[in-house]
Amino acid sequence: MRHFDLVIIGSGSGNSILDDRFADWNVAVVEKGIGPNDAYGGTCLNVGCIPTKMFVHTADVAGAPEAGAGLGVDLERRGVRWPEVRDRIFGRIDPISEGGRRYRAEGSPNVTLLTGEATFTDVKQLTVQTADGAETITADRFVVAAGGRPVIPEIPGLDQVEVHTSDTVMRLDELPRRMIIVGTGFIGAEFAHVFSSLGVEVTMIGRSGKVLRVEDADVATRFTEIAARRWDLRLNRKVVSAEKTGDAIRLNLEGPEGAESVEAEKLLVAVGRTPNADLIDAATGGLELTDEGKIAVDDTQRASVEGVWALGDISSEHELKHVANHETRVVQHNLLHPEAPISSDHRFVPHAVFSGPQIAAVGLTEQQAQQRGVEYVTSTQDYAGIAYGWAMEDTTGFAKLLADPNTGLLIGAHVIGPQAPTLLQPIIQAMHFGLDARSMARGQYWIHPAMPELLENALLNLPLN
Ligand SMILES: Cc1cc2nc3c(=O)[nH]c(=O)nc-3n(C[C@H](O)[C@H](O)[C@H](O)COP(=O)(O)OP(=O)(O)OC[C@H]3O[C@@H](n4cnc5c(N)ncnc54)[C@H](O)[C@@H]3O)c2cc1C
Ligand SMILES: NC(=O)c1ccc[n+]([C@@H]2O[C@H](COP(=O)([O-])OP(=O)(O)OC[C@H]3O[C@@H](n4cnc5c(N)ncnc54)[C@H](O)[C@@H]3O)[C@@H](O)[C@H]2O)c1
Repeated sequence: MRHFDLVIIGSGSGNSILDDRFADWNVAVVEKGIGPNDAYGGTCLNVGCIPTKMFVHTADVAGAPEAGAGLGVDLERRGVRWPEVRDRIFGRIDPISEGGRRYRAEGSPNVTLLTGEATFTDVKQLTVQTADGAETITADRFVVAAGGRPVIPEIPGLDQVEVHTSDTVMRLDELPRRMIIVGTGFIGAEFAHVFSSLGVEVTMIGRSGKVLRVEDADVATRFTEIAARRWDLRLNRKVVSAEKTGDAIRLNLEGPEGAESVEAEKLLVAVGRTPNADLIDAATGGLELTDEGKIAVDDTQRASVEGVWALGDISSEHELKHVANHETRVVQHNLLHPEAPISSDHRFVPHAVFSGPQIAAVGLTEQQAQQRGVEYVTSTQDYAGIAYGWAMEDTTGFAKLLADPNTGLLIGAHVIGPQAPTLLQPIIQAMHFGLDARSMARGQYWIHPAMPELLENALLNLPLN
């Protein structure tokens, strides 16, 4: 039985743990392959953040005729060459993934790459189903970075129709005329924007009364209003069954007005992701799980077995790449300096939804502030009220800030509108470094007439004591 100093399960964020400081460690990396082509390098690179944002940018460009019309510029979208868009994007990503795999397999002398699904068969003992058969290995230390996978809900008939998830939908052979998207979270909102901008008729189905309902209620309400104008939006609906009808897929729904059905050539299911703790049989490895089925870790990312750490989607409540990256750096340090471990900082975790419009947020929503009994004041600034917003003729975007009325410290920020993720970054910085709203607003220049004036005004308008 081969024994290693360190075994890393998962080649997403886990792949970036190893650097020169591990050169004299005997390491194994285990990866089963992700997505339709069993790729190396995890979700973000192959089936997540990176390709989706490459499609989102393309979709934003495809939306220029609509944006231009409001400015008095007549543009024409003569067509979308989907195979070319798709192949451009994956023509860039697939070689990076393959290069990463080759580097681990052939270019890292102290690293053994084991390709296959890994399962704990005992505490600190792993069995990997490789193409050459099963191999059982042990190690002094394990890093579990095995991520998660899309959930497919239990709906009668769904197993009889072709179901796409975010893993497969970006590699469609051709654009369908119509697409049904089940789910109104991050993935639903981003792909609805992508496919509708590229000319697909999108029907979006949600269980609740709002799209992106975890956002601050003002933001979710505004986004839902816009979504209803862009897509055939069916909210407060339960999907009762699925069936095939000729070339199409029909979903039978139950809604406020009773039974109804929707049809499309393609179906995308985006109802959340589940951690891969079951795939690796974490319980047999002695690893405690949270109520959500994630691997339980302390603030230094240590799991319940000594010498085992976990990071990213398999253990974090935040399924975001910047969080997985942060936790990777913490685990990396703690592997190298076990005598002086550091903790992850999850105080101000931002997120963004790259849809149309874009959304970005950090800290508490107003509803969370109320539930927690936190004292707060708010200020909302429309894009329509700043000079660059006039330039864009924006009528729907805004920034909303929440601050402590006594200290002026920011406790939440929510932006919906053009470039929201970029605009939010200085607020994240202020929260991390304890900069109060007045100092932030008046202690620096704000470029005029640039979009960050949105934040300058929102900061100045906070009714602080
Ligand atoms: C469509 C989509 C868009 C996204 N967009 C964004 C975004 O814009 N911004 C953002 O911050 N986040 C985004 N995310 C989330 C982000 O991709 C994840 O949070 C991040 O990639 C998680 O990294 P990880 O290292 O924890 O897991 P992963 O990158 O998923 O790595 C886990 C690896 O472990 C492997 N594995 C699993 N089980 C086993 C096993 N038993 N044996 C061997 N190998 C195994 C998997 O094949 C995988 O390669 C997006 C996610 C999706 C799905
Ligand atoms: N821009 C980004 O950072 C980005 C982009 C995509 C994904 N992600 C990450 O990936 C995660 C997964 O994305 P997601 O959109 O699949 O999940 P999500 O949790 O964002 O949204 C899932 C939605 O599906 C609904 N739902 C759950 N079960 C359902 C059912 N049976 N029928 C109908 N609706 C149901 C939920 O109520 C929710 O609204 C996100 O939470 C996020 O952390 C991030």
